[in-house]
Amino acid sequence: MHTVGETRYNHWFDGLALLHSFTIRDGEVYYRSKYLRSDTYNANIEANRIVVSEFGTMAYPDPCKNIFSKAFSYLSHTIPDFTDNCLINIMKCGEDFYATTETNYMRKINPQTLETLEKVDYRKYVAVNLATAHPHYDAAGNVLNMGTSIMDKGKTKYVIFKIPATVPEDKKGKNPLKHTEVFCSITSRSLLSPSYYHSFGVTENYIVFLEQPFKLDILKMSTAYIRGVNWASCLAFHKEDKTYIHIIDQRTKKPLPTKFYTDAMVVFHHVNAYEEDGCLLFDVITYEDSSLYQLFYLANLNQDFEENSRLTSIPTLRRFAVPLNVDKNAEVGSNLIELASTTARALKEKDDQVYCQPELLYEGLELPRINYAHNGKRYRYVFAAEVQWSPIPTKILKYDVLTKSSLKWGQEHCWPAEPLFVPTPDAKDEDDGIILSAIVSTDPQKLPFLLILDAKSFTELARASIDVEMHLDLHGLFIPDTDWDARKQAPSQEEPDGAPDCCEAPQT
Ligand SMILES: CC1=C(/C=C/C(C)=C/C=C/C(C)=C/C=O)C(C)(C)CCC1
Ligand SMILES: [Fe+2]
Repeated sequence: MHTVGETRYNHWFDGLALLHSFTIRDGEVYYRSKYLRSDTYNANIEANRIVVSEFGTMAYPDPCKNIFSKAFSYLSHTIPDFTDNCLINIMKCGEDFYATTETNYMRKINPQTLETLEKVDYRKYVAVNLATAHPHYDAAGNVLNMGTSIMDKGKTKYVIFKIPATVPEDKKGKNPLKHTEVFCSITSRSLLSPSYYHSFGVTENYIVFLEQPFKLDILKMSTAYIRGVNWASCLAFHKEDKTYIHIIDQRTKKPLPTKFYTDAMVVFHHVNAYEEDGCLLFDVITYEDSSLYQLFYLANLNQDFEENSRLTSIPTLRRFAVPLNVDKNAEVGSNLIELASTTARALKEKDDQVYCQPELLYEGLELPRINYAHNGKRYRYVFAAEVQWSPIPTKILKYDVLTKSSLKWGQEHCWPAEPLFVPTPDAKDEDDGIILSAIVSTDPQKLPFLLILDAKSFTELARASIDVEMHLDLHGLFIPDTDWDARKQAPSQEEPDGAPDCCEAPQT
């Protein structure tokens, strides 16, 4: 929802979160959508205008009150109270599901009814002011995530933390979040300008964190309110800086001592990472600048948006290779990577620094997904949305990192969303499964639909058209029946409160 009363958000990432779900049962597809009833949503609806600040919109809650009292409260809390408008992803934590964003708040949801439940403040469990919406899960379902702790006890740190999937027997019924443990912390290179990051990578034994020169300026943030500017203006890309590659050993819970770095770049999505012959390889979608966030200003997403919203750098899949044991005696200038599988290089420099040069794999893709059973391990397939110079995806892509070939699905007037890979039960091959993607149509005559592709051949298996106004979504989660304990989630007593907020009808 981008307008409330007479007020309008500036940026696409500001909109009030709309959850949607497709339930596939007995050969039929049921669709449901519902606004997340965040505190932000409720405050805005009650005031009939935007009263909570978002990424691209600064809001002034009390125009009648003395502006200085609010300004003072913002200044005395260097980090203001952020929004709980959780619009980015869905996370599974123990038996619970949460809508997530990148602030310190999450909202528990009932994934069956899409009702909004408790508001969770990460800060109650771990000292972070920001956290990613892209956690990792291990085979047991434990959550590994990271966040930034700003100027806590005089330090700004990146904190990696673990939330267990289950709690000890004697503590049954307790919230797994209460058992959150800090795994490792890395001190930010700069107290007042920590890096912005949207995701990170894991392998079987390591964690990959990119400290990129796309930074949050904390002083700018603490004065943004009185200066009348948004949070987005407090983020800046420093193209003259380096990108530091931190590799954390999961066994020692410590970063490797070698200083690995590469050129300035912006990464939102890590695709996958794995270990091979003493090296760590990681695949990420890189940009040469931060123009992506600039493009999503609603002023650009208008009639002429094909013209206005041209990316200045194309999202590119690149593979980096990091040597896990750096030979102290290796010659300065020598390449420490001797893998047949990649042309990525890691050049030894003086003072034991290592400069990493990536291999370019594919140009023009975003919203990557993999078969998650291969997360942290050797893998072959990236499923993604194809994007060229405009941030709007036009096709779904299957890219084979081994043969470097690709398969595509696209249709006129169709804008696909993130392609979710769902494995076939008892799958043998990595691509034994299906792809799910919610497709919106730019042709008013054509209904939006849930597309189901065979992940191997990339041919269409089925589609379920739905007669609703559907929106292009961001990230999602497939919840198999086995993960779904209906007894634990009480059925909703709530009445549907009308279109477009909630609708449910069998659609085939
Ligand atoms: C509100 C707020 C933030 C919100 C960021 C958001 C909402 C980012 C969305 C990113 C997406 C959707 C990326 C897709 O690739 C920050 C900058 C963390 C910090 C300041 C307060
Ligand atoms: Fe994302």
